[in-house]
Amino acid sequence: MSESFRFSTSVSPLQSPEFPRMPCLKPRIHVPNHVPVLKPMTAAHSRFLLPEKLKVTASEMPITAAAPVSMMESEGLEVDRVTEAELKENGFRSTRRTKIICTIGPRTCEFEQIEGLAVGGMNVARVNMCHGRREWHRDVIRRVRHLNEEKGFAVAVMMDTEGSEIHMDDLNGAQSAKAEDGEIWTFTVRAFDPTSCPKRTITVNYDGFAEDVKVGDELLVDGGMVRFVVTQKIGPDVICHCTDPGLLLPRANLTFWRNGSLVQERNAMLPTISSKDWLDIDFGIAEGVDFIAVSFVKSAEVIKTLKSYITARSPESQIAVIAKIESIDSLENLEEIIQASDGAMVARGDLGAQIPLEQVPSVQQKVVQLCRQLSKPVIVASQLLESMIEYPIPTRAEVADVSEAVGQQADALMLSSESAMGQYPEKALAVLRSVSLRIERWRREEKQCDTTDLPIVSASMPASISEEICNTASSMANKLKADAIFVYTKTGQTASFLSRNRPDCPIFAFTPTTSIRRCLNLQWGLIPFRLNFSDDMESNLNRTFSLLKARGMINSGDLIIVVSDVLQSIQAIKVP
Ligand SMILES: Nc1ncnc2c1ncn2[C@@H]1O[C@H](COP(=O)(O)OP(=O)(O)OP(=O)(O)O)[C@@H](O)[C@H]1O
Ligand SMILES: CC(=O)C(=O)O
Ligand SMILES: [K+]
Ligand SMILES: [Mg+2]
Repeated sequence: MSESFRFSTSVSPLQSPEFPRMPCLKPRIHVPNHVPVLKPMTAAHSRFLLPEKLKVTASEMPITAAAPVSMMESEGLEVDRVTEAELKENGFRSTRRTKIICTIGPRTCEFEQIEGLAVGGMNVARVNMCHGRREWHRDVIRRVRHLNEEKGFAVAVMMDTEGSEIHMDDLNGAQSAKAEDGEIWTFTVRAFDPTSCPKRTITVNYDGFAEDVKVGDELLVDGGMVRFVVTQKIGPDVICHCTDPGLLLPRANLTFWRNGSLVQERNAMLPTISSKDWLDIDFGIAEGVDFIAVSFVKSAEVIKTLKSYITARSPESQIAVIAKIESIDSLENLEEIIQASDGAMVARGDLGAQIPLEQVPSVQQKVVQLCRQLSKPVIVASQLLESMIEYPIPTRAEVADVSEAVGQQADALMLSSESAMGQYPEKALAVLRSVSLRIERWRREEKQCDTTDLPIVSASMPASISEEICNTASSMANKLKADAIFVYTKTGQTASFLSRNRPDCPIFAFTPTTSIRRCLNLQWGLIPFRLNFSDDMESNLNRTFSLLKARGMINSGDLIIVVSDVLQSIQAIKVP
């Protein structure tokens, strides 16, 4: 591989780079589905009407489902139609950089519902193996694939493992059960058939439960939504007194605390990947998921084992492994875990049940920064818009939380219950979209310079050179106010290095492999295209320019910085 550094402005001279072409901004149009429905407000849930600044502009509008499929497959270039429409509407600079993951659940599992989310900007669909049957997940995954093929989307699929968390039973199919203050409940490892289950009795999935807990321990359901204190142990039964009443939900997570600390007895020895998880992983590999998110990761070993397993099972697959940071043990081995993974998720739901809540924001910030340093994509997950499970608009605090994650420049934000079982999945998605766009633009306008020092992370010299070329190309794009960076990448690595720099302009990533294209859809600022390209960069560029110009996605005079992992080079080119 050539290690020379090329710099070319040969295609056409730069025209006043300090005055770049202004993207054609369309007049603001308010999206009807953003008009808040007025409902009686409770003090705890006082909502606000989206102020002008939060309202969605034409550029942020969902693309209508009837738009034509934009697959230029015959010509060898594929881009999803939402991106295409966004580029045409907004010009380059206003495309959304923060990616969005939607958990698919009963509320969003039909084809039209998944399509609604894809049209609304979902980049990744997540299925959670904690819930539902494998056939249900298989149908969802196939619907996403079908949607991509039929309608020209590039939605990736993430499978999230159940892991060995301690949780309650499924309440025999009931939606919830109410625990009142002072009531006596029994948590047991005995199993009952639905007809013979005694009143106020919950089966716990972990056999060592009754041995691990002690009289006086606090038992927290879902990190404290309901709280009990252990008053007596009788064989397999743990008798508890309810101290914080509330709703028990099916398969709710259980943690127990002693003297203000999380109790980790035998349960600390539970495997991160259970035998059920291994079967789910086989299923995920067979169904060709793009990401496997591993719940309750404690050490880097499990990630390494899973990655070797995937390679052995399916040598051709590009499945990326995401470490979910949600266990107290993971915090001690954070750097090693992230290093071993292809990305990380700040899973704030369970994390907040394992560490004091007030520590969650600093862990989030630390994980986001560490991932950036180590050049791994990072997802911020859980409760971003929790109130939108029930209400059509978010709370101010939720908007501030989303803004914080966008401001931290996380790669992706994730919807959980909001999209899985909430009443307003598409509205929640629209809020993530509009807040991301607004905060990203605000950061650019305020010139919030990113002074993060990025150390070289590659092990080999050619990869280090490639990394440094990306750092230089990004800085050059910022200084020259380029309209976009184009990257031609076979493995996706060069595109990731560019994304890591969080440049001001979007990054068009051209890659010959459909699965890599989908994986790139998780990463900040990348607009992935599938394109068969050759080693002749001039011909690649000419072809790309004419294809994109013909579709109205770029214009003559646009300034493009071009990077490729074929030729280790940077070029600055005006679109002819
Ligand atoms: N496939 C499904 N079938 C039924 N309900 C689901 C499904 N997926 C999600 N849900 C519902 O949506 C809620 C939120 O889903 P999600 O997968 O984000 O759970 P979570 O508890 O945040 O994640 P995790 O279990 O990984 O910690 C679940 O508690 C469940 O009620
Ligand atoms: C997403 C997830 O697993 C959590 O927040 O716990
Ligand atoms: K899970
Ligand atoms: Mg979790």
